[in-house]
Formats: sequence, structure tokens, C-alpha cells
Amino acid sequence: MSASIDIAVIAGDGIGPEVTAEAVKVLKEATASDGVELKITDYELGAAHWLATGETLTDATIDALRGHDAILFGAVGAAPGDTSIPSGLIERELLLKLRFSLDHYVNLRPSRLYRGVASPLADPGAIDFVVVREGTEGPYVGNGGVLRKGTPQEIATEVSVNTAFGVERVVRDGFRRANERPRKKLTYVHKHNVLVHAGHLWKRTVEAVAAEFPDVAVDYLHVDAATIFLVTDPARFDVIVTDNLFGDIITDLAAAVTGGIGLAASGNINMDRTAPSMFEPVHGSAPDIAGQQKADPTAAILSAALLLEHLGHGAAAARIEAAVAADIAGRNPASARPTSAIGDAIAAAL
Ligand SMILES: NC(=O)c1ccc[n+]([C@@H]2O[C@H](COP(=O)([O-])OP(=O)(O)OC[C@H]3O[C@@H](n4cnc5c(N)ncnc54)[C@H](O)[C@@H]3O)[C@@H](O)[C@H]2O)c1
Ligand SMILES: CC(C)[C@H](C(=O)O)[C@@H](O)C(=O)O
Ligand SMILES: [Mg+2]
Repeated sequence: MSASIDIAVIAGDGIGPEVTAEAVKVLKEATASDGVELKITDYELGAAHWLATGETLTDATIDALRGHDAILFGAVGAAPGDTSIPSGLIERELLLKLRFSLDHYVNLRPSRLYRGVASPLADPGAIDFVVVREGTEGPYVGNGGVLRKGTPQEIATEVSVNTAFGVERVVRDGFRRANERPRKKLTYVHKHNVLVHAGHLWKRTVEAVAAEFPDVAVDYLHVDAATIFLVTDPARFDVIVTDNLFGDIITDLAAAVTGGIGLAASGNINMDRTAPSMFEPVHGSAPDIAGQQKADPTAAILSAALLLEHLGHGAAAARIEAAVAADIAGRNPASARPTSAIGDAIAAAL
């Protein structure tokens, strides 16, 4: 823990700037009351920036980002039907490039059902689990291509890459986290009944690493069955470890059963601390509600708490989480507050 924190802020597109402003507001309040100096540097990046400049993410910008303690990220991307920017360009060339370049191999996505949240589930039980999603491999790496494009014989491939090194380090991280939690349970999620090459590497890796953690109970679910239990019995989960794509899908589902995507926080973490980690809400730029102060900034604020925790300011992070929990418990579903009013209330509670 240090007395100053130097953060890069990439607010991005759509609701990104709206929710990030509230997260920064809360960060300022939380650090000031601990006497910690907070330095913020804004980086203009995203779809709007690409449209204005043609630039996605230069090597010089990555180098500059490496100089900060951590990155707070809002959201990027255009509306799915927007043709002014090629689909996937910003997601791949900015967001994924950051995760890969800065070696964010643990994509940490906690799911908790806060008191006062209306879950769509009939009997949700006490939901409190964390998904450890692999962040640098899988079908995300861009390994593939198109043959005979535009013809009836077109063939498109998107090959999932899983290395022993990459799988082992994220699986070990999942076991470590499970070992530190009271329930000490790890569920690994894959599809090794069909994806036998990658799936069996994951299976063998989990079995090998499990020997180092005799106190952790290990469970396995095929990803399709995992989606059943996330809805019918989410209380069964403690730590879930899974690959990049399965983790993307199940964490939106996890958000939906714990009060919605507006509450779901995440960290893209470089556990070896060879580069800054990056904290962001699970949600995207939500073009359908952008610019209207309708977005819930809670996910961004909880992501800022994860950032503080990662930098060793656990007490400040816990205070933010408590302020968020109190705010959520007092929400009136019949009268939605503007984005900035939610940030003001949480900052004031600190
Ligand atoms: N990390 C990121 O930057 C990130 C993540 C996901 C999607 N995206 C991009 O965002 C764009 C939109 O994607 P999408 O529509 O599939 O997903 P999305 O998460 O942006 O939106 C899905 C739905 O959730 C709602 N929503 C999202 N955040 C909310 C919040 N804070 N408060 C209240 N409602 C919220 C939206 O209004 C929308 O109805 C795309 O360009 C996509 O690629 C970016
Ligand atoms: C926008 C996209 C690249 C990203 C992902 O798939 O990881 C998003 O959906 C997320 O969950 O952070
Ligand atoms: Mg996603």
C-alpha cells in the first residue's frame, strides 16, 4: 500500500463516460478520507476516438499506460447495428489488445446477491461466488481466418488456443482463491465431452493442481449444465474457473440473476504485476441508453473498489462496498435515480 495512486482512466463510448465519472467521484472520496493522493490521467480511446482519428491503440499509448498503477476502464463499442465502424474492430484492437498486451490472465468477476435486490429467481438463496475467467487465450486470440470469402463455399475458422502455461496459471489462481474462501469449493466449467483437445488439457490441469490444494473440493460441470445451475441453484457455486469464452457468457448470466448487468464488476488482473491491471464493469457501452443518465454506475463503482483492493487499499475498498450495499438496500424500484445521483449518494455515504 502506498500513499499515492496513479490511475489511467479510459472512459470510452456510450455510457462509459457516464458511469466512469461516478466511479472516479467515489474513488476520490474514498482515497481522500485515507489521506491517499490520487492522480488521474484520462485517455481518449474507443469507437468515437477511432471515428475522429482513425486510431485504435498505438504502441506509444500502451507504453504510457504501463507507467500507471492501474487502469479504470468504462466501456467501448458502437451499437450492434452501427455500420460506421467495422464490427469487432474496437473490441479486438483496443479492449482485447489491452488485456493481451498487459497479460491480464485472470479476468475476475464476482457475483453477489445484495440485500434488497430483486432477483428474477424464485428462490435464489445466498449467492456469493466469483468467476475466474481466463483472459488471454481461448477463441479470443484471433487464430483463424476465412477461405473463399463471400462464396457459397466460404469456410470461416476461429481456433481456440489453450496452452499448458496459460491454463495452469489461471487454474492455480482459481484454487488459491477457493482455498482462501470459507467454503473452499472450486467448480471448473468446460465442455470436455465435445471439445476433447482443449477440454482434456483443462481436465488434466485441474486434476494436477488439485493435488496441491487438498482442502479444496473440486466439482466439474459442462458449460451447458452450468447455465442450468446458475439459474436453478446459484448458491452451489463458490469459485468457478473457466475459459475465456465460456466465462464471458456465464458472467452475463450471473449478472442477470444477481440484480442485473448494472451491478456486475470485474478486474482484468495481471497477477504477476508485470503490468498494470485494468478494472471495468462487465457491461458494454449500452448505446440504447447512452447520454440519458439512465445507466446504473454501480458496476463501475464496484470495479473501482476491486482496483483499490488490488493496489493494497483493502479498507477503502471495503468501505465502498459497504456504501454500495447500503445504497442498494435502500433503492426504490419505482423511482429510478439518474446515474450521477447514484454516484453522489454512494460518495456521500463514504
Ligand atoms: N467491456 C466493454 O467495453 C464491453 C463489454 C460488452 C460489450 N461491449 C460493446 O458494447 C456495445 C453494446 O453491446 P451490448 O448491447 O451487447 O451489451 P451492453 O452490456 O452494452 O448492453 C446490454 C443491455 O444491458 C443494458 N445495460 C448495460 N449496462 C447497463 C447499466 N450500467 N445500467 C443499466 N443498463 C445497462 C443495456 O442498456 C442493454 O439493454 C457493443 O459494441 C459491444 O461490443 C463492450
Ligand atoms: C466486448 C468484448 C470483447 C468483451 C469480452 O467478450 O470479453 C465483453 O463482452 C466483456 O465481457 O468484457
Ligand atoms: Mg461480455
